[in-house]
Amino acid sequence: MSLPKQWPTPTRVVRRYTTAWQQFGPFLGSSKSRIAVMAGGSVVAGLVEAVLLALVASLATALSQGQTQVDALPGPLEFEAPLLVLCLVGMGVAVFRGALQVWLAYVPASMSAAVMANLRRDLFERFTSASWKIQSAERDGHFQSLMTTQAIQASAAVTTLSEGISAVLMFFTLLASAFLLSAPTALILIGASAVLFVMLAPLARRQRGHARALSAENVEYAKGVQEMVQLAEETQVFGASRAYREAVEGMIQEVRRPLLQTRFLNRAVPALYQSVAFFLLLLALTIVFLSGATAIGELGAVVLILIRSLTFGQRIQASSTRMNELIPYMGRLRRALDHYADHTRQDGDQPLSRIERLGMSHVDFGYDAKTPVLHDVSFEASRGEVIGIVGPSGAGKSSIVQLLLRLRLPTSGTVTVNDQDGRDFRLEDWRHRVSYVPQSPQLLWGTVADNIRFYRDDISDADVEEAARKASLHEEILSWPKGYQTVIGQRAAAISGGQRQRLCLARALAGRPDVLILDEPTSALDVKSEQAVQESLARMKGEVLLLLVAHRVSTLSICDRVMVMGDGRLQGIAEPEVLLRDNDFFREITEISQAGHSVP
Ligand SMILES: Nc1ncnc2c1ncn2[C@@H]1O[C@H](COP(=O)(O)OP(=O)(O)OP(=O)(O)O)[C@@H](O)[C@H]1O
Repeated sequence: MSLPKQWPTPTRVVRRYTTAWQQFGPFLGSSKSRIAVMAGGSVVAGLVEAVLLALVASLATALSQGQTQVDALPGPLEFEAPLLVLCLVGMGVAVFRGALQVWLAYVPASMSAAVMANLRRDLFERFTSASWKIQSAERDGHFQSLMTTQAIQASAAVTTLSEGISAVLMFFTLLASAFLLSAPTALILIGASAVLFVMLAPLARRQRGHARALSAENVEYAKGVQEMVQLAEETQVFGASRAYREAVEGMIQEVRRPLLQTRFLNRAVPALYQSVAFFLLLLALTIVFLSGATAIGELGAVVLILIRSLTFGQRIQASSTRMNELIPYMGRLRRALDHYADHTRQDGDQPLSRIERLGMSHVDFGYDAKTPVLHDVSFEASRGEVIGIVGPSGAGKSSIVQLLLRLRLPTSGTVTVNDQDGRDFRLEDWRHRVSYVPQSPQLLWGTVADNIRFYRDDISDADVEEAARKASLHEEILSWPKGYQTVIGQRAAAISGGQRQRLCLARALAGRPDVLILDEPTSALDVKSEQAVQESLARMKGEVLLLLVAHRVSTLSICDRVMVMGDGRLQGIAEPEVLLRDNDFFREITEISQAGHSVP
């Protein structure tokens, strides 16, 4: 007959700790050996504890009977010594115990801190090495939640696990000591502990369920909060509608329920444990008394050991409970780590020192297997050229840009560089040689110089300034309160849309790329700034390969050739004059533009 699922048989308890251990293993690194040392320390601490308790019991018995010679340590280890000597020995053992306990408290704390640091480093590295497909599919707030709340919980699990192991070892050491003193009492102790574990098992199971729900809801909540921050402007403008408030209230409630249940059980289980433990202790004493083990010294030592053992039993119970609460967080982290690791960016091994030609050869592409987005796209452009990319909304212009940036890979065909498959080259070199200005550039919270340099330490102050000049921003920066040291940010201390776009153009130019890709570079600019940027871009003609995704025909004025995209296919690539004659879409947008409208 098999036991119900919720019953904590020793095998199940061991399995739970083994699962926890497997989840941690990869994060622990060098801490593993410290756990082994800590386990040894716990056994010593258990022995010290038993000796101390037996000494206290012997001394108390001797004092109550007015003896100056004491029968120290009852049972087979009994020996006789003067009372004062034993008091001094007892004090020495107490000091040693204190030092051991402090050390036993320090080891898990330091392991937990190390695990948190390792975990965050690992998460960050795996996330940043994951493909853009995976990164861009991540919902706002999810990764933030992994790096903050979830990592804190997982590192707390290390402390809990260490405390659990320590408590188990001390419990069994005390149990062994109790065996030495009185075998029947030790058996009663084992029986009482087993009863306690079994009685509280269903509660522990419930706790695990609530903890899993809490972990999941916390992630959802973090994602929701992130979205709220991003939508703050829209909420101000549109007003926070009733439905919006209800959605937020719903999110708060979803976390409140499992939090209440988890917190309640966290407090209720230890309290229940204590009451049941006292009941069982009194029952055990009654049995000891009835069994005739009435030698006062022996009984005193056994009672003390019983009480102390049950304290450790309670610690085992508490750490097991807490472990139930924390395991879901570790599972989630493990899955996220594996997910990022399974989708690492593909990298080449050849160095790429200069790009002379860039293009595509029979490229098909789709964001998922079912929906093709690009069909058989082929073209080639050379360094020094300016190529415009136009086409109606959804035609595939940005998809082409993502492939050229190697953020995504073609389903079939190749992105070619210097007539070779682009995948052969090292991504790091690619990132240096190909630069990009997105349509909605993002700013760091930092100085103007930091924003242009963008973590590339090899870019000097002179390069930063030169890039700002090329982007027609230098004079404006000098007029700001602290020039290049002025602090700017995405929202607070924000700069205008046009300044932001030119700052990001400077960021792209600062690395001296061979290829510069711009997604509608002048969309946020006033007429004067647009002209300044156009002039900057025109000056680059002949130096770099410029690829401009353009919604405005005016942007195309500096282009040598223009690619017209339609429905995921390349409709034509030629000089503007030729397209004006041969391509309906290009002719149409030029006519609309000449009539004073922008490109659809
Ligand atoms: N991340 C994505 N996941 C799934 N489909 C996408 C994704 N991004 C774009 N698409 C789809 O791919 C097709 C081409 O989109 P793309 O953004 O390349 O067009 P576009 O020409 O740049 O459009 P626009 O001028 O509006 O920016 C569209 O049908 C679009 O819905």
